[in-house]
Amino acid sequence: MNQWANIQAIAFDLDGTLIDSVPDLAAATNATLVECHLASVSEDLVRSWVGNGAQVLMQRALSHASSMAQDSAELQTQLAHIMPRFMHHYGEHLQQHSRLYSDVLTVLQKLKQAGYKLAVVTNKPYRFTVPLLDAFGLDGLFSEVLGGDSLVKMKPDPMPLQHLLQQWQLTPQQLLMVGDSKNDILAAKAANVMSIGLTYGYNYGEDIGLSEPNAVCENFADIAQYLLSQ
Ligand SMILES: O=C(O)COP(=O)(O)O
Ligand SMILES: [Mg+2]
Repeated sequence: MNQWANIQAIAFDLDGTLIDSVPDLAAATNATLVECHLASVSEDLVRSWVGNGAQVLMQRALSHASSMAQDSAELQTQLAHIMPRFMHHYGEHLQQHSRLYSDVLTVLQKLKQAGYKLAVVTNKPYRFTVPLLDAFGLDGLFSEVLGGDSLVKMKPDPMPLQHLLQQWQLTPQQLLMVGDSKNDILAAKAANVMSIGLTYGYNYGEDIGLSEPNAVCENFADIAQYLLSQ
């Protein structure tokens, strides 16, 4: 039996899946580093640090720029000090250089029209997620939005997906996770739900196929072949 036919709800990752947000994340990272009298870093380097939320992004940036070990007490102290600055800078320029990937809006509209329940499950802090969805005209499409700080645990933990299953009274076979990172695929596998991996986003420079999602797509529009009758 075609397992795609069971799907009733879809959880979408945000950064690297719906929105290319690295340019603004890099700008906020660099504004914070420069304030600390540290050297700024390239956008490519920031892209390789995105995936585990804002705090881990800045932890990686600070460790790189200062040569302090990521888990050292000294780094943790400085991190606590600079996180509010990063949150400030990013909040000021959430979508100055960020953009929606091709076909995201139209495909999401078609999926919603076809009757799927849609959610965003991101590791980005919730306070940035909702304004970003608003700014790109995606706000009305999702019945649930979970940020990295909405629950006790974030992806790759299955908690956000299990929360959706409970909230929507669905079985794991009825939910699909779509994302660009191994954190999305690991969370899906841990929750026993199907997943699609996208190749164009951020995955620490690794091939998303290595995480073995149920399907790999090169463009967002390619997910439609599994979900919409053509
Ligand atoms: O903010 C991050 O580090 C990653 O966010 P994502 O889960 O939407 O990819
Ligand atoms: Mg992502």
